[in-house]
Amino acid sequence: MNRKIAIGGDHAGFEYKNDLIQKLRTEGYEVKDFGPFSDASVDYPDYVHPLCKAIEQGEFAQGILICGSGNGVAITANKHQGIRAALCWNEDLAALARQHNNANVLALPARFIPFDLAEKLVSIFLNTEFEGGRHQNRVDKIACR
Ligand SMILES: O=C(CO)[C@H](O)[C@H](O)[C@H](O)COP(=O)(O)O
Repeated sequence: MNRKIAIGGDHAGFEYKNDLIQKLRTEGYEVKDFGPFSDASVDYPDYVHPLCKAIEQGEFAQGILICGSGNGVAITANKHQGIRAALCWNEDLAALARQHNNANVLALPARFIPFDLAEKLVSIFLNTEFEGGRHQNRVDKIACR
């Protein structure tokens, strides 16, 4: 299992991002921080696009994006053909994002969930397999040319 993870977001997710990086590295993941590198106000697309391009190029298996609501980073990430970004705020959603949608990016709403839940969602997301089968037919139809 590829344990190379890309993580990024914006200023609203800065604190959660840093704490998640520490935890993931402790667990043995290779983590690249796409920024931002301070809590100064930034524009999330500036950080989301490079992360998504790196995933599309196969440098990372999965990504984690964190902003205030999770919407901004998810909307931006899903502009990329090779990205299936799922905004999740509970454990069932994080599991289903992998099981049914084969999501490769987890979007987290830092201003709406506590950090311990964010940690749990990341763990579920990284350790849940795609179910394939009927879901594969649907995932294959997502990309529109
Ligand atoms: O895109 C967003 C809103 O859906 C993100 O949550 C951003 O983090 C948020 O817009 C940032 O807001 P701020 O007032 O500029 O901190």
